[in-house]
Amino acid sequence: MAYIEIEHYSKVFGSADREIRANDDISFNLEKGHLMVIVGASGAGKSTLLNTLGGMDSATEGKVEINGKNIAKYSEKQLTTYRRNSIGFVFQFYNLIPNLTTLENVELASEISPAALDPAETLKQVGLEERINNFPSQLSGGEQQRASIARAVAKNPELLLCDEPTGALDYKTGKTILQLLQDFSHQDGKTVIIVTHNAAIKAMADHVIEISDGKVKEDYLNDQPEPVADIEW
Ligand SMILES: Nc1ncnc2c1ncn2[C@@H]1O[C@H](COP(=O)(O)OP(=O)(O)OP(=O)(O)O)[C@@H](O)[C@H]1O
Repeated sequence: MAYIEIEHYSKVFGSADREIRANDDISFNLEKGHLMVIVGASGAGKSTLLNTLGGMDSATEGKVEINGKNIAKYSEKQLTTYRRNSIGFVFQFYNLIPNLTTLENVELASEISPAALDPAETLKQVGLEERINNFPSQLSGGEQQRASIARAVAKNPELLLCDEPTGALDYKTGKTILQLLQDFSHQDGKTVIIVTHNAAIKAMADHVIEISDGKVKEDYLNDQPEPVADIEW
């Protein structure tokens, strides 16, 4: 059994006379510990797919099985517990709380998770040990994204979901963030999904999905994912 098994999943917004099929009959599997990159143009349905996997949205049709449980059938209450215990989310614009320090931002997230890691230790792991008492506005964009990765990782989630995590960063800083995410998967054995419009980063993944118009157009495995440092775009 794969860690994620999605079969004939669709997400429809709007009403019958004006419906948008943001995700349309999607099926794929993802193995535990694999790093998946999902690529597609703007409006292809990437964020919708990530939001469904993260329990922030619910499926309209089909099966979305995570670790043997079909979250498409979950109640709001079950989805809240799932989000809290199983998911780490990294967003394009970091979403740190401005009046809390870096350490407090991470502590806040780790407090809601039963299996949390030590917040200060996790910040050290992402190279921010010198910045734990700074507020987000005192950090660079790359440092803020490191803090937001530490916040997601400190929950010790089974699944780390990243929506355009380098979208607001310059090329070099973006690469260090992608390397951190690749290490988290390949060294710590975590399952990671990165959504992006940047097709060049497909090379860093174990598993690639390309979506267009809400449908899966390509689904393949990379036998030898490339280290991020070796990828240019
Ligand atoms: N809550 C919503 N209500 C109505 N339509 C929505 C909603 N969320 C997404 N959509 C529509 O679903 C389609 C897919 O959107 P989605 O945000 O998933 O695409 P995307 O690939 O992530 O795009 P981008 O790269 O621009 O973020 C779009 O047509 C979008 O307008």
